[in-house]
Amino acid sequence: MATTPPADALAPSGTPPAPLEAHTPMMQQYLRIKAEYPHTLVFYRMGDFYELFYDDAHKAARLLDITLTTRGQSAGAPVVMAGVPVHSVETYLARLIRLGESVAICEQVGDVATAKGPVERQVVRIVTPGTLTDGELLADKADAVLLALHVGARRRCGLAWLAVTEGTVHLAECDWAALRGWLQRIGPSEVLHGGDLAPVAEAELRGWLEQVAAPVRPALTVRPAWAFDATLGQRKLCDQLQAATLAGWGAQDLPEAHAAASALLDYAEHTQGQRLGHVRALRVVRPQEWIELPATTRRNLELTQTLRGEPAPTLLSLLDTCATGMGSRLLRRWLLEPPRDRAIARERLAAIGVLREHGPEALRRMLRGVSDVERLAARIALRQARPRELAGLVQTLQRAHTLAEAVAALPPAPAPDGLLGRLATDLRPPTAVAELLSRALLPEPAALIRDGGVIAPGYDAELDELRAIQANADAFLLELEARERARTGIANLRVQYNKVHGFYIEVTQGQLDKVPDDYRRRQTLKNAERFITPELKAFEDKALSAQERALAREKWLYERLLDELQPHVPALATLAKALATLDVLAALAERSLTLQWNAPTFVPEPRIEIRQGRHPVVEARLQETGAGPFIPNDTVLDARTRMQIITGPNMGGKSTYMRQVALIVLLASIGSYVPAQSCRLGPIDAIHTRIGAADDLANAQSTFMLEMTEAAQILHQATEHSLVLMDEIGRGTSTFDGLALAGAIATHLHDKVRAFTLFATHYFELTQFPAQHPGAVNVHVSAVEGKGRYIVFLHQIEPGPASRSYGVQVARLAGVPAAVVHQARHTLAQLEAESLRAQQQIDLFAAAPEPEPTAADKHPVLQRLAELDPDAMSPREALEALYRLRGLLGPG
Ligand SMILES: Nc1ncnc2c1ncn2[C@@H]1O[C@H](COP(=O)(O)OP(=O)(O)OP(=O)(O)O)[C@@H](O)[C@H]1O
Repeated sequence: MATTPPADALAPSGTPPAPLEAHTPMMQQYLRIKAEYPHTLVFYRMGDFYELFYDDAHKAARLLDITLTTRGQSAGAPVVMAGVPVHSVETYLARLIRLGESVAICEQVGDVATAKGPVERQVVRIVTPGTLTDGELLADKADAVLLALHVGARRRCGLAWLAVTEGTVHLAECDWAALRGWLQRIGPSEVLHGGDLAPVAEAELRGWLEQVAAPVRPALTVRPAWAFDATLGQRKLCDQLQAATLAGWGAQDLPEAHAAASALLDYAEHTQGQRLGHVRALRVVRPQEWIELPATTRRNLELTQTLRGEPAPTLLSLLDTCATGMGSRLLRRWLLEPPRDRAIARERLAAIGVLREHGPEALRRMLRGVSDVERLAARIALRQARPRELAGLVQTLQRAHTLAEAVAALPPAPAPDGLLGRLATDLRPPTAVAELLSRALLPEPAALIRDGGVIAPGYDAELDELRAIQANADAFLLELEARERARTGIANLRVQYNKVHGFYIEVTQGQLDKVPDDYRRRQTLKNAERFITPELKAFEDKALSAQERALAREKWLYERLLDELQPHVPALATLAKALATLDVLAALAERSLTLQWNAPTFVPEPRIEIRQGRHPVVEARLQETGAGPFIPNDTVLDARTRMQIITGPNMGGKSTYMRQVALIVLLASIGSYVPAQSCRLGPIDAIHTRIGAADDLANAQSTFMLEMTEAAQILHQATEHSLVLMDEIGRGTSTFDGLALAGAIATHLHDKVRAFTLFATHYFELTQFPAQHPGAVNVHVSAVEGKGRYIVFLHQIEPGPASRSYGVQVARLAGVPAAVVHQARHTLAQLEAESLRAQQQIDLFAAAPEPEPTAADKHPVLQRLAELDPDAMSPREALEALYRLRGLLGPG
């Protein structure tokens, strides 16, 4: 039973400072409910409005620009309120959610007729940014993801996340330092953390979340520390999966993630007001499964957002011609999570090959208009599915059946265990569902069940009977009218109905003397009187009660229908996944045909070999603007040649070239065709980029500091299977500093990391690098000085270093005044002459002398100590190590 909160607990919501009993019964009820949701806006249902009171009203008036009013008095003060109409509540909710607010929806659940005092009300649902399920509130092409974060011992982070509309819980663990990358990758709409998170950590988390590219600005929600409980989390996950252990998912040894999962599931259930029956899948996300795409890479390659934060033009916007929202969401996931396992890419490529052969358009036409089964499955599980959504599902299920046939019929017949074969099986819809729905629902049901007009005739005998009474009413009334006219001799007597007075017989003034005795007066008008007879009264009772009972019956039947659909939710989820996958494959097939892309091949040895590669987005832009053709370029990197030093004029196409290599590698890895004549690709574990110099003002880092931080991350993380793009490193500091750093970084990448590296630079001195480093070669983007000393960019990558830098020419192109260009030319000539004279032979890339020995080098005990990793030791191992160290010092 709910306990009454003390009066002072109610004061913060802006109520007059008075004991609860001083309020009106209605406000007492409201305040009791509000006390349970102090940080959430409470939408309190009153008739056709949701009302907000006191502080909530002030806040909503400010955020939604709605009118603040007062009505009546409670506890001796006017009640401050603001309201939104029920029929347009979704719009207001969407705006609040975008602002990161949460809303508790409080409905009337008691019976108006029998209630003494205010009708009983309850919070039936809490709408928060991370737990949205309503199609009207969610962007079509992106999911709202709820993420729970638990920070355990030694700042080990447990992550658990899910899209409530999807039904898969994801688990991962990482160190605090890696958390930022995970947040970027997951893109949550709402993050839950424990109340025990240190304020400094919370501030850092907040900063990271501001940089996350998510559909809405991520909200941070604090949950009590005890809600993050590893044992409980494990049990909850087992419950959800209906399994005795998590071993089958390889998820048993992730205590921090289990703790996060306990808070995640608890909060998701709390907001939905029920268990999540549809959440039946678990995925442990291990970074080694994916090609690592750090946040900088996603940003620099403009995968899903442009550098300015817009959704187009990006690689995703170019690729996404999916016919359904499910497809678009899956494509985004594929792009951001390229698998390292080439078997997955090969399988997708083979499927795209077949679709190309056959022409994907027929399938794509069928996919258009398919409803969002993924979200619908979740909404059925959460019992939130609306009648029209279910009616739409009937057609979609028929469509799925046709699609399954069409996929199975693709020549050559798909192998049952191949991707298309599996899709053909999974696309076969659960037949019982279509049969049940078409039997139960009208083809075009009313929008809301409370209005009736949802259940089909013939589905339920009782409902049919109740409806028949209503339908027969018209005939009965006509017959009654004729009968009464004949009986009374009043020719213009009419039997009518209105909402306020119900049924009546209307007789005009002049005819009143003919009214029989059994007529009872109901209402007097200016020119007429309205009467009721015992027969009409009896009919009225029956008809009105039939209408009410029919509505109640329909509501009940609809609830039963949702019950009957529950066992089919997993099958619908499987169907949704198959529809989404087919949609993405068909879209990629269409893109490859339209944009003239080719299939890549994979090889086991280290290799990135691209013939006639193009940058897909720049090429599309050039085509759109009619700015001339895109010039394709070759790239060959292999075990022997791992690095290209790229020089050439500004605007020559260096950045475009480097990015195109990264995009082609990424596209191939997700199993897409690529914008190149051919591509042979070896194993790749990460794509790192250090491009451009955007000031990170939010983190108060200077351009140069940011540049070096990113470079440092790459030097630490890249391996010989990584692709590294370095654009203009060292630019942010003085020439000598910058040149020295660029040289040292190139040396480290070449000698130690041995990553595939594309190194664009303005430092002409670096063109000497390949002479001393056999794994590096010079290439340059070509340009020529045309007529009138204007520069012409050829955008062709050619072997060897650039002969000159053309900076002055580019400045001229950019409209720098002629006098300035003239003076620059003059100074340049002088500088070049001087530099030739004074050229010192500094060896930029010679290995540095051995660094001074550090303390750790000097004494064996210190050396051993330096080798220990306390984080990786058990207490016992630590103690043993301590004894060993003590032993090294000898006795005494
Ligand atoms: N291969 C190409 N074919 C056709 N046009 C190209 C090609 N590469 C680049 N361009 C055009 O040249 C423009 C400049 O390219 P990009 O930014 O790559 O030059 P850059 O050498 O990196 O210049 P900066 O050093 O100033 O950054 C692009 O926006 C594009 O319009």
